[in-house]
Amino acid sequence: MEATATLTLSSSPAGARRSPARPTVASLHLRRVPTLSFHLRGAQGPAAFRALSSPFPGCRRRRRSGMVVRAEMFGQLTTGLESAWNKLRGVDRLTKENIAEPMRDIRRALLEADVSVPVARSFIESVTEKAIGTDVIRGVQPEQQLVKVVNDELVQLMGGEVSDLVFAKTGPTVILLAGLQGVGKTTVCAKLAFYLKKMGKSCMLVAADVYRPAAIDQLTILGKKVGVPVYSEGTEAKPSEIAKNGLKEAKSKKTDVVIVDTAGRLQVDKAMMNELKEVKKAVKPTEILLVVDAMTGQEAAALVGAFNVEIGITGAILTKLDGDSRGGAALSIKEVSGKPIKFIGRGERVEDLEPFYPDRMAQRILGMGDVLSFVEQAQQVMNQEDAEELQKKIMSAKFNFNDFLKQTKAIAQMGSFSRIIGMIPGMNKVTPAQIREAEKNVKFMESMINVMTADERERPELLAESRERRRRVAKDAGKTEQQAAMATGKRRRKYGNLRQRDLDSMRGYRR
Ligand SMILES: Nc1nc2c(ncn2[C@@H]2O[C@H](COP(=O)(O)OP(=O)(O)OP(=O)(O)O)[C@@H](O)[C@H]2O)c(=O)[nH]1
Repeated sequence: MEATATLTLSSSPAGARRSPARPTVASLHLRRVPTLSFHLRGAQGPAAFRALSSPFPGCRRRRRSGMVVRAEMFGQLTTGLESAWNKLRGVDRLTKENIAEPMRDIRRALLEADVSVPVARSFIESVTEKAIGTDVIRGVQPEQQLVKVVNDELVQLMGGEVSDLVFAKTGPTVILLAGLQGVGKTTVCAKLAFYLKKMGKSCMLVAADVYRPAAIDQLTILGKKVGVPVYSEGTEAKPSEIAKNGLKEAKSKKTDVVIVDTAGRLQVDKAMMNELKEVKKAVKPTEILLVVDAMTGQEAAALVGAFNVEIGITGAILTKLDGDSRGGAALSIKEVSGKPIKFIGRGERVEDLEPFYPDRMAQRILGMGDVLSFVEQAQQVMNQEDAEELQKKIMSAKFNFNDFLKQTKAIAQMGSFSRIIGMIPGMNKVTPAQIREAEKNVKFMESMINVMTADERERPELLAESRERRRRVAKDAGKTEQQAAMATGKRRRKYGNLRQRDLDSMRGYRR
């Protein structure tokens, strides 16, 4: 198992008087605690904390020292909001006076998440007004009341309702994708086609990005991957002509949806806008979606507004929400541009696109997980019968290594561990190190199962009972005999508390 470093730093009293403090390394511990924590001492602790935490989005101070790096999307925002609720502990009703400080925390959290100042200001005004006007409800704590008001306002801020794709009443629906360079347009073409195919629609991709030759190849490869045809005329033709001819072909083939990939530029320029206007005129799209990168925060929101004024768009697709995005884009786009976010991209795989649900996003921002998305995604990768059979096996202690592999494959299809964990309520505080450790444990188990015989996979007790078998499995998987013994449940007691705990976490696949 991976050991994680805990770096303990302290600033000397002399250094503390000189600002900014330069904390000195006091000690370096290797511990099995899967968080990265810096212990800061001295008067300049907070300043040192800010300096140290700046490269880590999602860090928070814990008690008077230390910080925890959170794994969940928008972790920093969630942490900032939590500190606001905490300030209301012990009050019996929400008043203008006692919510002033929590409101400052919320405002700060929003600004740190890269929400624009006017959006943050109007959000705070609205929350304050509603929170003070809220009647005391018996059995509901004032801080819970504030969470409810913030939740409702976040949902409103992000557009309230889910904004579905609109389909043409007759003929193919044309979806025109636009956006700056590298935001993920070409990838979104394939993701959208994959999503629409699952809805039973036939699709065609049109390669109208003629400036980056690799874009056509990229689209062709992605088209093959998702099993949809790609229309292209190389790099010499005009984008509007390519789009028009592509649409003609789609009509002749009775294709339901045509997705047009266009070129990206480094910044908004006249030539780019004119070209898009020409493509728009040539194919009269039902949807014009601007693809924006979530990492660019409030800039993304401003971009959606600018494209809407110039071209007239129908919505946005927010990509790279799996990265270090702080939330500013998701929170600001609707408010700034008046246009809804229709989809979000949370990874590079074609499966990693989902409709944008403001209510689910608000829950995740508040650290409440997203059970609905979790269930929907689980349903896509596992059928009902499999799930029932698995449940029966677990109940009757007949869960074997094949079942374990089936489970891990299904989980892998749902996306990365951090993404899955973020959807589970209460798991928002799981740290990246803990996630890496879980992934490592799963890989470790898989490597051993892969070298087991069919019998051993079916009957885990064979390994628990035979040292010879464990030795062979360990050797073939490149592990030690002790590791094999641990994984198969043999000699649990020998390894003391830590390993006992590891084994308990593996209990699911032991008899
Ligand atoms: N992590 C992550 N990466 C993404 C996501 N969407 C796209 N990417 C990656 O971003 C990079 C750029 O994606 P492209 O689809 O080529 O971007 P583009 O907008 O078509 O680029 P241009 O054609 O140069 O304008 C690729 O490496 C993608 O794999 C996402 O949701 N999450």
